[in-house]
Amino acid sequence: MLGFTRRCLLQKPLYFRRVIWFLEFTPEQHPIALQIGGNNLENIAKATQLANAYGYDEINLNCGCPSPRVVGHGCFGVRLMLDPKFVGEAMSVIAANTNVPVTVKCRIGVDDYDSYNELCDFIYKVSSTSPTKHFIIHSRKALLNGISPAENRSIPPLKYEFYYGLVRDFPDLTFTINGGINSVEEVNGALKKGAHGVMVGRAAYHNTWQVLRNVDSEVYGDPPSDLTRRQVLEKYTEYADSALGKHGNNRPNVRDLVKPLLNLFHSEPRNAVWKRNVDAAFFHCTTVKQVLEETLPIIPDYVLDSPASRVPPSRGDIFADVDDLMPSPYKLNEPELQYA
Ligand SMILES: Cc1cc2nc3c(=O)[nH]c(=O)nc-3n(C[C@H](O)[C@H](O)[C@H](O)COP(=O)(O)O)c2cc1C
Repeated sequence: MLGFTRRCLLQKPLYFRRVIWFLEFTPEQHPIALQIGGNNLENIAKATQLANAYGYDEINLNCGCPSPRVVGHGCFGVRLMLDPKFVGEAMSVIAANTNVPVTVKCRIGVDDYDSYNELCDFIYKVSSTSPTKHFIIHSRKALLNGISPAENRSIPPLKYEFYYGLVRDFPDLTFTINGGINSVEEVNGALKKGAHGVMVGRAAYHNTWQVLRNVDSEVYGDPPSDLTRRQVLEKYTEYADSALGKHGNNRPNVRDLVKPLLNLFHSEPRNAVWKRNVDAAFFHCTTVKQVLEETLPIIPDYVLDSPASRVPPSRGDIFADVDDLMPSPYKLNEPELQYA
């Protein structure tokens, strides 16, 4: 998963203290990538230098965010896809200031710049003018005007065939597929079809147990685990309470550390009441252990103690149409690169 910064918070010394806690992470979180957003090479360089002290495994540039708060501030987020020359420069600056791999996260297009060839031009230009060899592709385009960021994650259709076209047409590069992949079964489906890597976003957050429970065994080939949610929470509590306040400025606090748990009982009985109780517990509990001791009794034992989870009906093969829809192979015509 990616660690997201909120842009380059480096213009004013005032921000410095916030950045410190924001960039910290515990060793258990490796491998961890830091994402930078920005449109100013000097600040991008400073952000990268600042990140060096923290030991991230990868630095990523955000070329996919459609939020008006981001794209509204000039060429930033997904707007950068319209300026591959700048992205190449930015990636070179990042690479010059770090020793870890540098990657780009982007969409498959923006507004009317949405043909497969234009996507390939972007990838070609960035990869040939910078050390970028790995792209994470959110396989839908972004619409810059008129729809919200949330709608921009659902209204533009997913075009997985563009992703697989890139895998075919840029054999020297690495591509991670992203967008609408909701289960371990679908992760394995993407890999089987030739994806180099898979990023799961919302599903892992909203349906944590169902999606993540079997990742180690079903994706990475570890022996099957019969861990229950109670056992996971016991281990997590140890970790979380030892991490409390470690990064200065009282962060992470109890709320920061409990937040990733809030969807652990998604669609289980008493889930909504549990979440309300947790919210109330934040006001007086000073440890994660206290929050859980106080609130977990409402969750039925069979939910806490069963290793299994109800598996939702399969959506079928979400990549079934890819072969039929594959775009024509990219033909590089450098003098005619459409947005140089
Ligand atoms: C609340 C929220 C915040 C997000 N913030 C970022 C971000 O800062 N940078 C980024 O590259 N993508 C961000 N994304 C997009 C996700 O990384 C991902 O590309 C998108 O949700 C599609 O994948 P999914 O269908 O698996 O969720 C965000 C998504 C959500 C729901």
